[in-house]
Amino acid sequence: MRVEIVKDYGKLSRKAARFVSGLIEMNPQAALGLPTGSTPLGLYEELVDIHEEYDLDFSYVKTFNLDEYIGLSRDHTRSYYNYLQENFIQKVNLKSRNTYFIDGKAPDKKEECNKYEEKILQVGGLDLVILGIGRNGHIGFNEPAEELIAKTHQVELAKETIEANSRFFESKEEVPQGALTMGVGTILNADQILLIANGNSKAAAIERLFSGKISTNFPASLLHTHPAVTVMIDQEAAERI
Ligand SMILES: N[C@@H]1[C@@H](O)[C@H](O)[C@@H](COP(=O)(O)O)O[C@@H]1O
Repeated sequence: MRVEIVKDYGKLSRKAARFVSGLIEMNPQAALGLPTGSTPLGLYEELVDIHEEYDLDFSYVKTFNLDEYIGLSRDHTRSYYNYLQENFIQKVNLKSRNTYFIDGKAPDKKEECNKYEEKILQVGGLDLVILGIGRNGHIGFNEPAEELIAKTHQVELAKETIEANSRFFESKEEVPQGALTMGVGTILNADQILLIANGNSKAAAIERLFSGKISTNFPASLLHTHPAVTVMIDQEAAERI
């Protein structure tokens, strides 16, 4: 696991964007796993800038959302489909046929999850998964548990995740209780992983990640088993390591 500590959120977003754009220049057909949340907003903005200023070409890039809330339709303002469309996909020249989403409203969730895994296999697997980290160590929506499920699956959200994500909704009651998420196995199958984190609210999680101990009760710790993980954090997130 390689760690890069930068001064602040702006630098983190720019450095992460250079990492991603470098990968796309080397492999214009790269398949990316993409996160949501506050952390990657700066990264998406920077990628849009690189696209506009330096013509970074996304027309052959494929994207896969890491996760989606159960029960939110695509046009719901808080769906991750909508998040990614608004913050990234519609602002660059990604082709809609190359952008893949898990449908949180699919009637048969198991079938939807299996289909998603198949699509990832069909494109030849993910070249890069970009991750944020939950304060409880979740990645995607893989919440701390005695056992984790390897492939894309349905999860119940942890109380602290509902709490943390309630800032995006009118009230805590409106936050969906469940989600569909790529599994840790799906994530670990990617060729490369880039985890980004900023701010002191993530310092404890980053401290635990760098303790080096691996536990399903702290899902991000499984990243230690992957040979090509880069962790980019700002000074505030790094203050306990
Ligand atoms: N499912 C997402 C994760 O993919 C994200 O990394 C995490 C942290 O979010 P934030 O960046 O807003 O702190 O929580 C969300 O619930």
